[in-house]
Amino acid sequence: MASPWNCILLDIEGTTSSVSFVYDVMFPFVLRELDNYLECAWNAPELSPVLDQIAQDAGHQSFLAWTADLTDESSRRERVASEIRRLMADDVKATGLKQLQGMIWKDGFERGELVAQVYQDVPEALEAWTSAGLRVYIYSSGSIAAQKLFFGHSEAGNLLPYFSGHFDTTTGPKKETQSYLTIAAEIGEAGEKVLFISDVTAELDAAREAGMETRLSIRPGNKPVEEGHGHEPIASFSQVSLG
Ligand SMILES: CSCCC(=O)C(=O)COP(=O)(O)O
Ligand SMILES: [Mg+2]
Repeated sequence: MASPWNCILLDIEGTTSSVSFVYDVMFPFVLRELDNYLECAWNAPELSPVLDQIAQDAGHQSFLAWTADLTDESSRRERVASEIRRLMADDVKATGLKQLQGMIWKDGFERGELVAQVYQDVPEALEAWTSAGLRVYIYSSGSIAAQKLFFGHSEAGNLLPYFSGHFDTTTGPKKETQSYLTIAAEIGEAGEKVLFISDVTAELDAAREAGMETRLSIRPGNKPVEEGHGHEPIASFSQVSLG
């Protein structure tokens, strides 16, 4: 029997990988490296648009406007660092924060200090789904650059060849229906031909509103969800039936 979907769209934290790996390994790495990274990369051209994005996320027009009251470079760096620490303490999924985190993780993944945790059923499912002709995409709050580092350096090896594309919050917030409509349009599929898997019911609600099929990812350490959400739960990708 043919699969009811042409594509599978995956969340990362709580879905392909544990919440604990993100909170206990990846986030502490950022907090440890933040000051040093900002000092070393301060004049790097790739940092400038990210600083503007962090300023815009905080309600300012640009990084220059946000720091116009500061006269020296180290005070400007400290303003960025304290904003990053504040956003991370509140677990805000802001685009600029996520872009900066990705830049800080780069070195950790490339020199092998960070190796992404993925559940055992994930590589097997990616192989089975793509062999059956399905296309698999990622939609995460983590930046696209961070997603590529993550799956390119996983404990199951380089999983990037399994993915047909990546989406992050530059497409839109994960709890808004429009984001899923945009993704469906970009991948050229009707909503009902896409299965979205996530651990967050508000994300699944938004995807369902856009016509997508949904599954609720239940993994060890995920936050408990309220009853009555109506999304079919799965504890492993092996429970996704292709028909
Ligand atoms: C490369 S993903 C890093 C994890 C992360 O920062 C994050 O916010 C994950 O959120 P998700 O949308 O995948 O639950
Ligand atoms: Mg998640």
